[in-house]
Amino acid sequence: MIPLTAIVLAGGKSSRMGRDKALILIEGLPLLQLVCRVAGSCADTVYIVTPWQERYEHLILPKSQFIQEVALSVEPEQKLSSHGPIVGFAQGLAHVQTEWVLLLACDLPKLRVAVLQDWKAELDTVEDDVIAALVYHVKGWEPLCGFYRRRCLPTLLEYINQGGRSFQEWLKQHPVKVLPLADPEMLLNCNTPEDLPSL
Ligand SMILES: Nc1nc2c(ncn2[C@@H]2O[C@H](COP(=O)(O)OP(=O)(O)OP(=O)(O)O)[C@@H](O)[C@H]2O)c(=O)[nH]1
Ligand SMILES: [Mg+2]
Repeated sequence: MIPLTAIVLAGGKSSRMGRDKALILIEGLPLLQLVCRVAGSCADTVYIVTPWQERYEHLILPKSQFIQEVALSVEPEQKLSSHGPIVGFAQGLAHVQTEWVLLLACDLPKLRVAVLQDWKAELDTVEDDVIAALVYHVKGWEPLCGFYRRRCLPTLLEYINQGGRSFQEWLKQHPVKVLPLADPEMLLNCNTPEDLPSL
């Protein structure tokens, strides 16, 4: 198996949920802990990118390291928590040493290790010019549960420095491999209190 790093994003505002999604209990486990456990079954190292690591230091997070997210020079300090997942990803990616990285949101309670392992097994056959391998659906790419090549960092930074904040818009500019997904439930992400009872 190829060496892999995972990045878990835990710097969102959870404004629709009304409380920090990373700490919501799913079958007794804080969601961030659950996602990092899945990430750790596929990757050798897990980076948790967040501006508020003190909230999560008490969790059991094997193989994991925090990456302290910082404000961009173009943004005032108070905008730190709203600069969005693409900026958090870029700050995490700057630390990655492996060719491929698995990017995960922290609000994915239905992740399946077997599916991620199947996807991982395909990575060594991905064409050289491809920058990411992701699930595609009618609304576009699923950017927060899939794989990126480390060498996409320069184009990602260029896009961000020009003011871009949309994964969809950035991904449109590059070749991306489509990953198969038989059961879309795995990508269920919990955004509102109404998403919780179904879990
Ligand atoms: N590190 C980091 N992660 C982020 C940032 N914005 C969103 N995320 C993460 O990206 C993932 C998807 O985010 P959303 O589902 O939109 O969650 P959110 O932004 O916390 O929630 P809303 O405020 O309700 O939109 C979650 O894992 C968030 O924690 C950010 O600025 N930095
Ligand atoms: Mg979400």
